[in-house]
Amino acid sequence: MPPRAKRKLGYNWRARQSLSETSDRSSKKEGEGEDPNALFLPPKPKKSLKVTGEATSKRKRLGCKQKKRLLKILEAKEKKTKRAEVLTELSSLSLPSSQHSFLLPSTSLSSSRPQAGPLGSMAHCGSEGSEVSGWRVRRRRRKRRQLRAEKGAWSPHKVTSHLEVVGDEDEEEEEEVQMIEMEVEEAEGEGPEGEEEEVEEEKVKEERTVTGEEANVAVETGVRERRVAVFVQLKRPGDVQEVRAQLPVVAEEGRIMESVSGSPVTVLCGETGSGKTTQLPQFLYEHGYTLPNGPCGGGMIGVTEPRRVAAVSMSHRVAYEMGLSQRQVSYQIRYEGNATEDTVIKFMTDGVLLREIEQDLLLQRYSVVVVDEAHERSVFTDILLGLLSRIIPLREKSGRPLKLVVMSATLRVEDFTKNPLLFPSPPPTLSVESRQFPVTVHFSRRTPTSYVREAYLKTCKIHKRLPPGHLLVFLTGQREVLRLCRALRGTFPCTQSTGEEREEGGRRERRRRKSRGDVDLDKYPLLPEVGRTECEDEEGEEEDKETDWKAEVSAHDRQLPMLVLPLYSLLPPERQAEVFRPVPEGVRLCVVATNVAETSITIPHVKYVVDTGKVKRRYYDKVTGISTFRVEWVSQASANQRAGRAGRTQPGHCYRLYSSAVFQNLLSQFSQPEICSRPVDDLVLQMKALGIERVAHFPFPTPPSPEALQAAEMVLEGLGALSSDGRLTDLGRTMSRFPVSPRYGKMLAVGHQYNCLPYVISLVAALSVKVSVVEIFV
Ligand SMILES: Nc1ncnc2c1ncn2[C@@H]1O[C@H](COP(=O)(O)OP(=O)(O)OP(=O)(O)O)[C@@H](O)[C@H]1O
Repeated sequence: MPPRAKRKLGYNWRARQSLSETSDRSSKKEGEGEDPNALFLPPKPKKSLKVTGEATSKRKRLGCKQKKRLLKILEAKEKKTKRAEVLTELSSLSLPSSQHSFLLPSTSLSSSRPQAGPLGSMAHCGSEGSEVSGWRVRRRRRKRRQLRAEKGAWSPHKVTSHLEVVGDEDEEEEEEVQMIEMEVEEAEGEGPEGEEEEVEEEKVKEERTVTGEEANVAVETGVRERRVAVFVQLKRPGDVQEVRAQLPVVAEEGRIMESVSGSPVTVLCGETGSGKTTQLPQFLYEHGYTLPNGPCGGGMIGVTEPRRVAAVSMSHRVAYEMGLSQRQVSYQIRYEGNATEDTVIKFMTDGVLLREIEQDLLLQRYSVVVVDEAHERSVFTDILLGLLSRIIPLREKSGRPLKLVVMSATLRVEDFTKNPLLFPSPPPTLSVESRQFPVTVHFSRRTPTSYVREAYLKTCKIHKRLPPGHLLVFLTGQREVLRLCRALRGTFPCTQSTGEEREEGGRRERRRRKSRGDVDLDKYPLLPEVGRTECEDEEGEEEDKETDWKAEVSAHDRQLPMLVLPLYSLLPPERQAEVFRPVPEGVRLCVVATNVAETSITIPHVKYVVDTGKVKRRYYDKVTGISTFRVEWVSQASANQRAGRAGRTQPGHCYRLYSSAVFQNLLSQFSQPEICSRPVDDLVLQMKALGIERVAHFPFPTPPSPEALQAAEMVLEGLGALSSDGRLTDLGRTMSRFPVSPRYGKMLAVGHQYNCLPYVISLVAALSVKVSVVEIFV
């Protein structure tokens, strides 16, 4: 064919030609003039498409659109009949009006009931832990998913567009009808026995999620097993219900518990007074974290506080709020505690938990550890967080996970959240911004040098002029506290009876004095009258005597009853507890405290706070190795914490005895972590005893300087606690068991060797406490 003619034949003429040839060949009978080199054999027609020649010629094929329309009509018809059937069935199953009261609006769920976590839906338990409801909701959701999965296998929507699936109302409707239909069928057939079966089935699934390898497989394949969340009912006192309902944290319960359930570590930031310390342990308890069939397989909820007074007072408050006994909500501080085998929530100081880690490395007795007031950055809190960051993955592997909640009153949590050494994947951070009651802050026009005197004058003024409400004054140390207490009592002698408790306290004290033996301590003044000013001069910031302080107080003012109580860390616990007891009607309570009252605690009815803005801090001289105490400005964060003590049970006022310029310019935003300003030899010894060989590699939230670590290792080597290659010696192990500094630890160990232990104990006791004589009768 000439090339021109070829072009005229049109596009792909060769292919079309061969097709016609092929069809010619196929029309020939078998064996009749077959081309042995046939390039193409027509495929055998599919079975499903095989139709008789007659039928094809008679039936008219439907178009695509017509088919669709026909299908729709059929579906609609089917739906209609189903709907009618279901409605009749449902009307026979409708809830009797007597049970309507059990229904709750969904809006009330966030505050009164826990919400479903991301890993599953919710079931409610009585206090015994038996599951009674929630099955219907779960079943319904599961069936919805089943239905979707089944449809997903064939649905053309799935291939074409996701939006189509989401937006198809008919589809949804149909699902709903089918679900209802299935439920009705099951309700007819199963009854309550069927419910139990469902719950059992889910329990098995729940167990499967936590068993080692399978859990890993589930994570790897992206399959998330469903868990039953458990809810334990509490009988709270009526007044507590009211207070709770107003706490900002309670409104966030669902969000907080979702995060705890979905992540091994959660950081919770909440303003002071938002309800973190009192409410979080309750949320965890209500969500079954202490139950063997709970999310972590049972165990205690441990809450650590940096201060003993906070641990004790919070355990009392939380027990009261939950309507449980002190056997169940207990505390443990150094040398003292009321924990029992029934304890489910334990408040303790962070040092106590560190000691427990020495005995039980994986903290098997706990299901959740809550580290409260992490912003204070006490050295024990930091070490604890470092250790917990290593314990959590080990517990995860063991099949009984441990949850950690880090609570902070400030938003400065980057040291925890953005520290890949500590937590390789950043933990979720939740913040509760609001507080319950407003606090008005008043700054002084000028900043006085004699802040104790100024605190005295301000307290007198408030007591004379301002409406009822208790007072809390912040000073730096025990001696200052006692001094101001004396001055205030001299000015406002509390003539009224201060309650049976105080009388009982006095009786107890007298009995105790009697039982001490023949020596009448009353004959010996506790502080020599002459030497008193000398002692006070040691504090370095006050030179005038309290008798020189002149407050303008009339004879009438002196009649105003005021009960003045001290609060500092060395005060015996029963004396500390006095500040939380109710005072008689018409008496104003004035608590003079050190910074132990700065965080966590709530002294009921405190309306006024007087803040001197000062704190006593320990300073460590890296060159000489000597620690000294200095009175300094607090940080802005601490000042805000102090102010927060006024707005706990009512709106309050905070009087700062310094100007706003001082606040802005001289106060640092946050306090320095304690680990950066103290010797770390005792810490290094404890860590070596825990088996941490390379302390420099430990995941500290803020690591101490390499020089401080080096100096500590040198001291320990010199004491014989470490060998030259940095390993713990037998002597070092013995020393680490004593809760005193390594030097005193060695004294005790050697004293035992040389048979003079009783003398050495007296010496160490006298050297290791800051104040060896406690002034009781203030
Ligand atoms: N002993 C108590 N008596 C009366 N009310 C209390 C007591 N303890 C706590 N509350 C109430 O519970 C509220 C929340 O206290 P909680 O200690 O849980 O707050 P928080 O957020 O932990 O504050 P902070 O960061 O200061 O510790 C208080 O504001 C107060 O209304």
